[in-house]
Amino acid sequence: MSETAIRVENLGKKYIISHKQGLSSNKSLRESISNTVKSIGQKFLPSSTKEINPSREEFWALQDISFEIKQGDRVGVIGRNGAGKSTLLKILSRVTEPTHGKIAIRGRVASLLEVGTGFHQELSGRENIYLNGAILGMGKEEIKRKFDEIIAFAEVEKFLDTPVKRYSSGMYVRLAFAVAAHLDPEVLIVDEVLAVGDAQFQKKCLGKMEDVSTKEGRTVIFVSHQMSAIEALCSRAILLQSGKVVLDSNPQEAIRGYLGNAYSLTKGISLKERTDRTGNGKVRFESFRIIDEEGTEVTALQSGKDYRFELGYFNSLEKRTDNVVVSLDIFDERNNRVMLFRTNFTNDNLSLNPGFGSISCSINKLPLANGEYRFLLFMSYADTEIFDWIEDAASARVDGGDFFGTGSIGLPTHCKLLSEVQWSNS
Ligand SMILES: Nc1ncnc2c1ncn2[C@@H]1O[C@H](COP(=O)(O)OP(=O)(O)OP(=O)(O)O)[C@@H](O)[C@H]1O
Repeated sequence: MSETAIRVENLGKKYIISHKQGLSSNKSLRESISNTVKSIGQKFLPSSTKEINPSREEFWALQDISFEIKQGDRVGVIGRNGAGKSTLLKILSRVTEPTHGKIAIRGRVASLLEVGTGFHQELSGRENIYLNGAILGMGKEEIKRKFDEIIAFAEVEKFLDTPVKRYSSGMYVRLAFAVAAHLDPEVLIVDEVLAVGDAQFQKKCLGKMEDVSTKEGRTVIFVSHQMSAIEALCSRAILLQSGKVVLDSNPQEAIRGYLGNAYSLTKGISLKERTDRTGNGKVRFESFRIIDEEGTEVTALQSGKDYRFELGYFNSLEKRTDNVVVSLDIFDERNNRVMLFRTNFTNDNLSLNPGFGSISCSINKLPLANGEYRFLLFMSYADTEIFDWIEDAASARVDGGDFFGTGSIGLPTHCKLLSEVQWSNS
């Protein structure tokens, strides 16, 4: 049986937020911004939830966290923004102290936390490699032996003698990852930062983390919002929610839990009961479900996977109704209609039996980029009589798929539709 590498017992981390502070030197900009947002939020809370001393507020970023990690495990830590993932990694990396609880770690820990931590800005890439090796307790000869591997992996040969403050964020992360992964730590901790690198480098890092664990028996802890990376790399995943562990299981189950509440019928009521709809109601939508490749109803979607949208209906006409046009429209966060499926585009108009039934709309390789989407359902007789029309029938999040098979999520802030093309030059 493999040995315990990390034991965490009843860990808690409390932050004290003082509301009238400026940007203090020992705080990151991100932390300061998040505190400001929190303090603004507090102003709108009922007075009973406010602290007696308004300039000082306690906030538990982590509470009652206990788990054990075996040597060689690859553990993903997932959760929404602010769930406490980075705080947990910082405590495990001894960058910050827990408020209470215990942690025991067997062996050396190398971590790659937020960009900007771990390296000395004024020193060159070369000097930082030696400095980090020394911090990990390695001798000069040992570091020398690893040196070539590190620079080859990071692909920064030309900039070895340049201070790292001049590096682009991509170069910085490449070097920081290479240093952390090659200096033979017993525990390798990697926070999100891979998102900065390009898809090819991300893939290389995932491969390296897998090797470090499977070939060298080292323990890897990895935070990512990219569910495909968690699924590909990890043997186990911990789902954090508001500073607490809500699931600690295999990656698939934890991902399902994470994506779990991301899809809902808008307004929280079934379609059957919705009154904000248009049409004569002779045929009405009664339900909406999304079914995945395995036939399971899912609550969120991943780019690149196959899905079936299942629209339950009730046909109050007493006879079979031919020439029914059905459409399913998908809107993004900015209310742009990004996709529109309609039966008469493809001469697929339907014939619906009287009574209850269901209509399926299947799509292979979902081409939507990460984001929140809303669905509109429409049904008419030919183009003449609207049966039913519900805007905002449901909403769903697309998160963590791998449409291109490269790990790249595209640029969801710029473009919502993913498409494969063939590139060449002559
Ligand atoms: N130094 C700090 N002072 C006060 N609050 C903090 C500090 N650092 C983090 N927090 C708060 O603790 C909570 C957890 O933050 P943390 O960065 O660990 O979350 P996360 O899950 O890593 O989020 P993200 O996915 O956005 O990186 C957040 O509400 C954050 O604002």
